[in-house]
Formats: sequence, structure tokens, C-alpha cells
Amino acid sequence: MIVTLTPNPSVDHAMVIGSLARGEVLRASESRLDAGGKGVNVSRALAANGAATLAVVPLGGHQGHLLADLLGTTGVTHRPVTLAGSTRMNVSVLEPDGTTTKLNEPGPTLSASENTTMIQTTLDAAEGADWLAVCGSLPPGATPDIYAALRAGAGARGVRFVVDSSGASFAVAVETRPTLIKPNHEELAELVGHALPTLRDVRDAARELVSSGIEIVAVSLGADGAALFTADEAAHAHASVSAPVSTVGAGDCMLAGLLHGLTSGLSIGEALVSGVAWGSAAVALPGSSVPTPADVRTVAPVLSAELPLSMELGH
Ligand SMILES: Nc1ncnc2c1ncn2[C@@H]1O[C@H](COP(=O)(O)OP(=O)(O)OP(=O)(O)O)[C@@H](O)[C@H]1O
Ligand SMILES: O=P(O)(O)OC[C@@]1(O)O[C@H](CO)[C@@H](O)[C@@H]1O
Repeated sequence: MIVTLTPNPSVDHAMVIGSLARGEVLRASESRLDAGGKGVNVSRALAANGAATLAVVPLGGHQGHLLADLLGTTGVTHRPVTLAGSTRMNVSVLEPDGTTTKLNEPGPTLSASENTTMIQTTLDAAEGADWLAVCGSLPPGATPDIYAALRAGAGARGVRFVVDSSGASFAVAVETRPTLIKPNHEELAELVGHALPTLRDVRDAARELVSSGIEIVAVSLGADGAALFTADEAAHAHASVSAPVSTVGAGDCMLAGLLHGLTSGLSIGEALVSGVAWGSAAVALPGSSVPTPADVRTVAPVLSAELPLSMELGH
């Protein structure tokens, strides 16, 4: 069982336009609403592939009701935390060449008691789970010390702890020494404070974090695939997608595929391949759609025989 907490979930509104132009009225050719937020997406991907998952989701206002309705169509079992404030709506603008521009609202301001309820609801839900994954940004009012409380609670329950976030709160979360973190290329560079132009630089940065006490550092690398590092192992995998449609949620699907692989007894390399398969399959889908097993079968991820350390990243 993989339990997710999305401290700041969203209704994701995706629109397809011809090309983004500032100051213009742009008419969308397609539009869709999805249940969103990084942890929600992880649970959606797991549920779509038949894996046991439970999503803890703070919800408030009319958009919170809308998010609950959208969640109801995904097959994800979710446990709500009722908020006074309103759940946010995030907008994705998709262009035909696959370029995705996101406009993310800050989200509701949580009170101290709502923070406490969110933490306790999450730890209750995590009883007996294999993993607790806390994914995405923190809403106003949610202080980064929730990570220490969740890390301690997960540890006391024998539950492995995953964090996928960004910015200052991610740096605080990393200090709690999660079992696994999943930064993307830019987020890893931000964590270590310098650019990481090649896979060798990514490896060295990841090893720094592993040696500080994080068991698994998985780094998603966009079109360059993903890499995974532990104290004893390192792996890289990649899959080509001929026509990328939307990258929204690709990292969440990659994390979901990785965790599913790890809970299914796969090796580190096989679990990484599973993550890349789910992440790359997601990129071929609209909005923040998550891949089904049939979608996953359309991609052919390759595990690199050895780390392509000289690979230049982010082109
Ligand atoms: N253009 C692409 N072609 C093939 N695979 C891709 C592409 N972009 C992303 N992927 C796949 O999706 C995974 C996650 O992508 P990325 O590194 O962009 O994550 P992310 O920035 O966390 O995404 P998000 O935050 O939007 O969920 C990659 O590891 C890769 O497997
Ligand atoms: O504001 P955050 O929490 O960093 O990111 C939120 C978000 O952009 O992440 C998901 C894609 O990964 C979307 O479903 C959602 O809109």
C-alpha cells in the first residue's frame, strides 16, 4: 500500500491553444479538468495500474467539492481533510509542440488546527502502509515542520517516507532524511546550489545526498529519462516519446511507477525502468492524464548498460 499526502492539491484546468501570446485573447481548441496535485497524481497513476493506494487530500470550498467529484471518477480511495479555505485551481496551457505553461495558484491558508488534523489524518492513514509519499508544494499556513512530524510518525510505524517537492520547503524536507526523494534536474541543482550540466554532475550531487542519510535519490531528467542512486547502486533509464502532448504530472507518474516497482520486489534498475515507462507514457497523454497499462506498454524504456556520465542534460 502506498499512501500519498498532497498538502496543496488542485483542480487542474488544461487548455490547448495554437501558440501562447501575451496580451491576446487566445481561444482554446480543447479544455479538460483533472483531479490534480502531485500526490493525487501519484495515487491516480497507481490506481490506474491496479496498485493499492490511498490519497489524503485537504479539501475546501466549491473547488474542494469539485476536486472530490473529480477524484470520485478516478477510482482513487481518498481521505479528505476539511478546510475552511478554498482548494486551488491550476491552469495548464498546452501548445501543439508539447510546450506546457503552468499557472499555479498559492492555495488556501491552513490554520494551525488544520495543519495538525492533516498530519494526524495522514499518519492514521499510513498505519500498515509500505510507503508514505508527501508530494507537491505547501499551501500558505502549512509550515515546513510538518515534514519532521510526518517523518517521525512514518518511522515510528515502520513506513518508508518519500518526498517530492521543490524550493525552500523541499530543502527542509530533505533535512529530515526521507527514505527516498524524487527531485527533477532543476530541483536537484537547487538543492545542491549549483548547475548540474552532465549526468556525472547529477551523480555526484545525488551521492552527496545519499551519504547524508537518504537511502534512494531518484532524479527525473525530462526527455533524458531518469537516474537512481543508492549507496551501492546507480542506474539510468530512458524512453523516447515521438509526440509529447503534456508533461504535466509526468514526474508524479514516474514516481508512482518507481514506488510500484519497489513494492513489487523489483530490483533498483527494474523499478527505475518501471518509473520511466509510466512517466514517459504520461507525456504522450493530454493534461495531467495518467497512463493505463495499455499506455505503458506503448513505450519501450531502456536501462543503460552503464551510466552515460558524459551525457549533457536539459537540451
Ligand atoms: N519529452 C519527453 N520524452 C520522453 N519522456 C519524457 C519526456 N519528458 C518527461 N519524460 C518522462 O517523464 C519523467 C518525468 O519528467 P520530468 O523530469 O519532466 O519530471 P517533473 O519535472 O517532475 O514533471 P512534473 O513536475 O510536471 O510532474 C522523466 O523521467 C521521463 O521518464
Ligand atoms: O504547486 P505544486 O504543488 O508544486 O504543483 C502542482 C501541480 O502543478 O503539480 C502537478 C503536476 O506535477 C499538477 O497536477 C499540479 O497542478
